Amino acid sequence: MTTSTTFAGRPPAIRLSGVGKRFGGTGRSDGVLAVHGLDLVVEPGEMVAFLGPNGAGKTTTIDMVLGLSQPTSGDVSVFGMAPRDAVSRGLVAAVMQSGGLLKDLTVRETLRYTASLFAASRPVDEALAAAGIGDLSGRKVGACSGGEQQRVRFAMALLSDPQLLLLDEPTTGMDVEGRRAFWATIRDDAARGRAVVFATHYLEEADRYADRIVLIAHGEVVADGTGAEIKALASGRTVRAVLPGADLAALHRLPGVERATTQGDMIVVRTCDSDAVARYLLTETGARDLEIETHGLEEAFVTLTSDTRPQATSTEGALA
Ligand SMILES: Nc1ncnc2c1ncn2[C@@H]1O[C@H](COP(=O)(O)OP(=O)(O)OP(=O)(O)O)[C@@H](O)[C@H]1O
Repeated sequence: MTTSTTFAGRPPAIRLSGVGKRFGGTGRSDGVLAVHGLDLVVEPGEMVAFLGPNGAGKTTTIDMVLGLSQPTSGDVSVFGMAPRDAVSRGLVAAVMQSGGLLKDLTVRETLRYTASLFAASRPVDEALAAAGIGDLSGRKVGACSGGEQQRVRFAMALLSDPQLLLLDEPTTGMDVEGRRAFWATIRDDAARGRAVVFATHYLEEADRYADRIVLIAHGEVVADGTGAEIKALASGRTVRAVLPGADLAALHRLPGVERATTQGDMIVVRTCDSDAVARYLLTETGARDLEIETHGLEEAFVTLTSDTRPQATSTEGALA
């Protein structure tokens, strides 16, 4: 088990080293490789978004950090210990997408019951207030809306005053005001030293609230950096032009070119220096019908998480 310390003498909140998870795979099929070769360190006080499309491996990773499932390869440690030890010490809590609620209990009864499971717990009223549902305490959980039930799960997670909070699609079902209040509470907690990791599909939510975005696709980290760094990836452009028999090697040698491919007589060049590509095409080749397309955040997400994505990127070398 990894016990190294990297942050003010404390072990990281999460350390994943070469983590892989395969479901099934005995007998005739290989099963599903949900996560592979995942390396990740989350420090205390960091607020990190796991961003990725459906099936990327976000929930699988969170489950392993919670000790709910075991990696098939590699090592997971939480505050320098096995995940289950960290959970049983009340260091970790989670808000998952569904389940975990008994519909016939009131919100307060739910919180009281959960609190009784911990050796030490925050006062129920404090957790209810922090989750913004103090006025719902007498309501049956089954009568709460989807967004309100998410806040009940959030209040439950706050009871043990965890040092690491894992949130899987936490704002599903919440309205705009609910989301804003929820994230304001979470940010306050992170500022006081709690590590927060949340899984989301929403680039905007990750960008607005996380200090760092870990972009996951096909069970791998494809980019890891601040929102600004991820956005810088989105600032590239695609240049298209008709150029039969194009010299792709020459295009690849131009400054800023990340990828150059052909589609029939058309060349498609992804670049962060579209001027250089346009200049080359118009002055040194017979290219025609040139078009330059600017990428948005969504484009970067789609590009980085698609099957034909470029090489994995990391903050080392500023997402080079
Ligand atoms: N118990 C399981 N048995 C078999 N395959 C599984 C199991 N759990 C997850 N998978 C598969 O592993 C892959 C990763 O799933 P995971 O739920 O971690 O993705 P996710 O990023 O959380 O997706 P979503 O955003 O849809 O919640 C998917 O292909 C999924 O079908």
